[in-house]
This record gives sequence, structure tokens and C-alpha cells, in this order.
Amino acid sequence: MSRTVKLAVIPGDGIGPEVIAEAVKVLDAVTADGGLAFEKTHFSLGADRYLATGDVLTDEDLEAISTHDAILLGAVGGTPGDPRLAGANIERGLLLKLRFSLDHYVNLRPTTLFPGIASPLANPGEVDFVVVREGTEGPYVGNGGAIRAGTPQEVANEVSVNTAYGVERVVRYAFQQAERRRKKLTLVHKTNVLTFAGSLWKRIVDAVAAEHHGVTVDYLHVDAATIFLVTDPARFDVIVTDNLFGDILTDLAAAISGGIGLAASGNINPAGAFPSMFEPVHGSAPDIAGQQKADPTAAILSTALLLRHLGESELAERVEHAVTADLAARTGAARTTAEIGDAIAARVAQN
Ligand SMILES: NC(=O)c1ccc[n+]([C@@H]2O[C@H](COP(=O)([O-])OP(=O)(O)OC[C@H]3O[C@@H](n4cnc5c(N)ncnc54)[C@H](O)[C@@H]3O)[C@@H](O)[C@H]2O)c1
Ligand SMILES: CC(C)[C@H](C(=O)O)[C@@H](O)C(=O)O
Ligand SMILES: [Mg+2]
Repeated sequence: MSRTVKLAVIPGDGIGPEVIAEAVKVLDAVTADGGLAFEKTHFSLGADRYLATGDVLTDEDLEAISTHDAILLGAVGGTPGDPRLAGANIERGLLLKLRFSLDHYVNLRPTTLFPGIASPLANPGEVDFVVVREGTEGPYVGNGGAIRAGTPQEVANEVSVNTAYGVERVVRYAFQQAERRRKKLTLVHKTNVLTFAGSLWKRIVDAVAAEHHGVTVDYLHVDAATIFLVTDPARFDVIVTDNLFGDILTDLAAAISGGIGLAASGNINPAGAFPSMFEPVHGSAPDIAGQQKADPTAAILSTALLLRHLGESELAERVEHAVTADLAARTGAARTTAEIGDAIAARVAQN
């Protein structure tokens, strides 16, 4: 009996449609035998839609997306500073609205240095860790405002919200990941300065650690964590951290492990109350959009995370093996986005 999964596809802006075309190509290849079928609905959302209609994400859009089993997203956001988008805030009104409305409290961002991939680090060692970034709280909640805006006396606030409920659930998820991996968890925060939020995170990690005696727990201030990500990334297994620190650390993690074009992510609602969303860590890359220069590997690896989330581990592994083989065979010769997608899809069809 074949299983049908309803997939909402949001290609988005810039290189989003280019990399999503390749991700869908690979999904089609890995499901070609018919055991699993994706019923796809395309949603045209992002800067172009806003410029054409003035809408970013309507209640109807959100409702329609919510009826799907999972979401695949490319990237959203126009060229930073484009005056035509000044009133839109696509990132907040679209991407964050999806993450918040669909309660994607786990932002899962694995980092692996694949065989054959050059790291800018001289001696990277084994790079294989996962960042569990909190996805619905922190400074991202929009709890802020400005007074005397536009005057020399302007005061702007952006309050970081951390709830015991929100921190505990993501910390529990991170410990579960550590149990399945090398049993090491590092909390990254800034407890020496952000004392209220930091204390809450630390106390919750300590309390949950008491239920996981097999997991070694470590703590790093976020500034020191950036040092160790560059000097000794092998020390990391699972990093759990807040929304903003996780955003910054995962671009750095991508940079040390072969580049942002390889970094995949999942915005996960673990209990499945809402559809989870899978996307590359990178953005819409306006500087290379429309030129077939983008590496679609991050989007393709995001489909592996999607398949694993759906319980289709065997299919996820086939995608990962095809990507691993493609990366190992890279010669340095330039390939278009579609050529990379074709090569990986062909390998998937053979494995
Ligand atoms: N998830 C998302 O939708 C998401 C994530 C990050 C940024 N953004 C948005 O994207 C826009 C551009 O942001 P940015 O320039 O800060 O970050 P970016 O990730 O889009 O680009 C940073 C650099 O990485 C390169 N790059 C990105 N993806 C690549 C790929 N697949 N292959 C090769 N090179 C790649 C770009 O060319 C650029 O030089 C902004 O509007 C931003 O808000 C969206
Ligand atoms: C575009 C932006 C809202 C987003 C974030 O900060 O989460 C992006 O940088 C990411 O890493 O997914
Ligand atoms: Mg980011």
C-alpha cells in the first residue's frame, strides 16, 4: 500500500525557486518506486507576491498550509535595503509567522563535514554536531518598540522572552538527541550578562540533566563558543541554545563545514500537532539569484531531514548517501544548480 503525504512547497525568493526545483527533483527520484507519494501544493509567497498584491501571508494562506503534513521552503526575503519592501518585513511576516504559528519550537540544524569537502579550518578533526536552536521565543518574538522614533532621543527595545515551558521543551528534545548520538550536550548562552534568561536556561538544563545521567553536560558562553567552533569543533555533539545565538552559530557552523550551500535545517513541531517545515539555513542570496550558481545541496539535505521526520529513514539515507557520494566526487569544476540536482537525483535512482 502506498502512503501519500501532503507537502506544501514554498519556493520563495531569489535562489529559493532554483534550489527547491532540485530538492523536488530528488524527492521525486527517491519516491519513484511508488511506496511513498508526495501530493504537492505550491504556494507563491515572498517578495514577488508582496510586490504584486501587497500580501505577505494571509490567514487563508496559513490555514491552507496548515492542512499539509509537512512544508518544504526555499528561502524568503528580497535584497536587503530594497525600498519597495520597506513596509513588508517578509522575514518576520512570512518565515517567522510560519515558525511561530505552527509552533516550530525546535530548529534543528545538523553540521557535518562530509568526506572530500574542504573546511577553511586547518585541522578541523571530526565535525559532526547538531544545533538545537529554540525556535519560538527569545529576542525573535517581536516584543519591542521604539519611542521618540526618528529623533536623536530615540529609544528602541527588543525584549527577549524566555518561558520555563518553552525552554524546558526544547532542552528535553536536545537531551533526547544527545541520548541517540555521542551523549554530550553543550548549553550555549550568555549567563554572565543575560542573567535572568541565562539563569532560567541553566537551571532547566541542570534539572533535565538529572534525568539523563549518561549525558555529559557542558556550558559555554556564546562568545567562547564561537572560538571553539573554529579551534575545536570536534568537541561538540549537541548544542542547545536560544533563538538568536542559534541563528548566528549555525551560519558559523555552516562556514566551517563546507559552506552555507550545504547546511540543512528543520523547523520541527515534535508532537506533530502542526506540520514541520524543512529549509536550507541560507537565505535568498540576491547576489547570485537567477544565475544557476546556487548550490542546491542544503535544500536537498533538508528533504532528507523531512523524510526522516516522516519516519521514512530508509529514503532519508538514500538521499544522504547520494549527496555524500556527489560531494566526494566534486572536482572543483563549476556546475549549475540544475546539474548538481541532476547528478544527485541520478545517484538516488541508482542506490
Ligand atoms: N530561511 C530564510 O528564508 C532566510 C535565511 C537567511 C536569510 N534570509 C533572507 O535572505 C536575504 C539575503 O540574506 P543574506 O545575504 O544575509 O544571506 P544569504 O544566506 O542569502 O547569503 C549569504 C551569502 O551566502 C551565499 N549563498 C547563500 N546560499 C547559497 C547557496 N545555496 N549556494 C551558494 N552560495 C550561497 C550568498 O550568495 C551570499 O554571498 C535577506 O532578505 C534575508 O533576510 C532568508
Ligand atoms: C531570515 C531570518 C528571519 C532567519 C532567522 O533569523 O531565523 C534566518 O536567518 C535563518 O537562519 O533561518
Ligand atoms: Mg540565519
